[in-house]
Amino acid sequence: MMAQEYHIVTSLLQMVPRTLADAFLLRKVGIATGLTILIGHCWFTMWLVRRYLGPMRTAPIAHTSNFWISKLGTAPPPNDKETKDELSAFLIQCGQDPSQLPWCVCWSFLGTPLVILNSLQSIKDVLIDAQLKKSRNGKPAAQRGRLINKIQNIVFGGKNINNTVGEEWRWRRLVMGRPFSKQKLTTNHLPFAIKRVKELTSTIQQAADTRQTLELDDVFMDLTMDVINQYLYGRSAEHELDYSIVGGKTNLKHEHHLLGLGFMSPLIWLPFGIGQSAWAQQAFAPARYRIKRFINDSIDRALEDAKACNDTKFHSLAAEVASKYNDDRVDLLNDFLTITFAGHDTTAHTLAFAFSEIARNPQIQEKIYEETCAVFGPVMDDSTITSEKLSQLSYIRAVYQETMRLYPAVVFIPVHANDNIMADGQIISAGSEMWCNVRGLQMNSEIFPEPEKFKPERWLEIEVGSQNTRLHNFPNLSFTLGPHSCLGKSLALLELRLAIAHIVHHFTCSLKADHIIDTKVELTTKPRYGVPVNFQRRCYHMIQ
Ligand code: HEM
Repeated sequence: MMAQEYHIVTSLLQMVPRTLADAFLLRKVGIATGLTILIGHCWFTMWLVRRYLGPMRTAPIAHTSNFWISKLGTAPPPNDKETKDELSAFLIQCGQDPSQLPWCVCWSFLGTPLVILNSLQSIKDVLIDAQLKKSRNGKPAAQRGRLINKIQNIVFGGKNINNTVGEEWRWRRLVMGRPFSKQKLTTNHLPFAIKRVKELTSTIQQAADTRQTLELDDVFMDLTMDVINQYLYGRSAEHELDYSIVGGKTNLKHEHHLLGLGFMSPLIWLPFGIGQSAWAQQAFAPARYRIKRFINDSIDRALEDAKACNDTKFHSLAAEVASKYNDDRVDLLNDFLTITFAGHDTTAHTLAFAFSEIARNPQIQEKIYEETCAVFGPVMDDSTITSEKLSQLSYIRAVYQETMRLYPAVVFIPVHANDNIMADGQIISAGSEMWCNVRGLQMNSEIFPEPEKFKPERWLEIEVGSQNTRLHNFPNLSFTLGPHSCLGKSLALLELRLAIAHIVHHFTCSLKADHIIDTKVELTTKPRYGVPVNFQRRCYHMIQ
């Protein structure tokens, strides 16, 4: 540290106690004022020590004029007047700038430094090594972001698989991990997923015949909500679950949207428990109440179904796991709420973004069509769709991987340092909040030349000599790495493969003329102006 900085810090540290002591002696301030000043001073001292004397004092500063990021160290809340995705712009700027490597810092006023991890090595060190390593107090050296955990607790109304750590998380993950494995999903769920995607194809056929433009983000939200509900409860249709509790079937996604806005509400940040009061939660608590009532009722139905069948077949996730929760309904409800919340809009937005690119690129549509014909034959019916065949769709895999690179559903992964952490050769102090900069790294032109262009070829293997290899060995960060990686990855991939293959096999499509595709981050990345698409039937194809 430079001598001048050191001098300023030490003089500031000494100045307040002296002034305060003088003020006390002269009886100029009362006890309450004195204590407030003292607490403020302790906090400020800690901030100064971390900033100018700690191991991160020389780290590059992350520059942004955005008040929420730079001063409060948090993502900006949604703002309908905003016309630009400021959070993504900030992350991309950090991820592209070599002077911000391997990570940079926002010294927010809240007292906790916000570290933006911009290198793949630093992200791996934190997400994999530090989340697995135990710190001195027995906790993992790094764990899911503290702030997001607190907020999740308030919004979801309790602990769940997404906001617990250590043993409280481990048993949930063990219980849920198996039914969400690729193998179990294929046997338990593939037939329903195929049936539901076929229904969607019929909706598209109607729109194509009547020359109606479809808003795909909306259409895919209905698809993913049905798919997840069917897996959780063994039922999803209107007459099989009591959707009237949430104001009708299509309103369920709206209720989830209202609940999601809770994450962005400044009121829940208020201290002294005010943030947890009914008043602070008034905007989203009614939605949470209705969704939980719906889940509770649906679990009852699922358990009744399984009991009536009296066999050991898989009937629903609810029936499969309820006993493992020791019949604790509160825990089960919270986990089902989280799974539905985490699983439906991420997948729906990814599908919508994939189609925004497919619709703009007729060559990509042709390549997908050729691949589906080669794998399934010219007529794609239920009997031809198997898990093995879906895994052979390497071009479709490249399309969704490129979609998740350019439009990651989760733009950064929030992690908290419980201990000092070595990330890419440099120390991050205990107590820091970290953002693994998925968005910035995936737009880095050193790794992905012409990063703003949609090029599925980046993810295809090419022949070099006698071996097949890829141009880069960048992992798929979209589902995150390490022990807390996405529980629903296999389900999401199943939906992505099926929907892209089935729709493009039967239709050609084009984006509505002059429509702009842009991103907006409201917890997850969504298409700011939607994805309106026109479909035309391919010749010879009628839906089977
Ligand atoms: C394209 C679709 C999806 C994407 C991009 C995605 C992405 C992610 C990411 C980035 C995380 C880590 C979040 C964090 O640590 O802050 C995560 C966690 C999680 N996801 Fe997904 N997800 C998707 C679909 C799903 C689906 C379909 C489900 C459930 C059916 C699901 C359930 C979960 C759960 C429960 C966690 C917490 C895991 C844990 O902490 O053990 N996700 N997902």
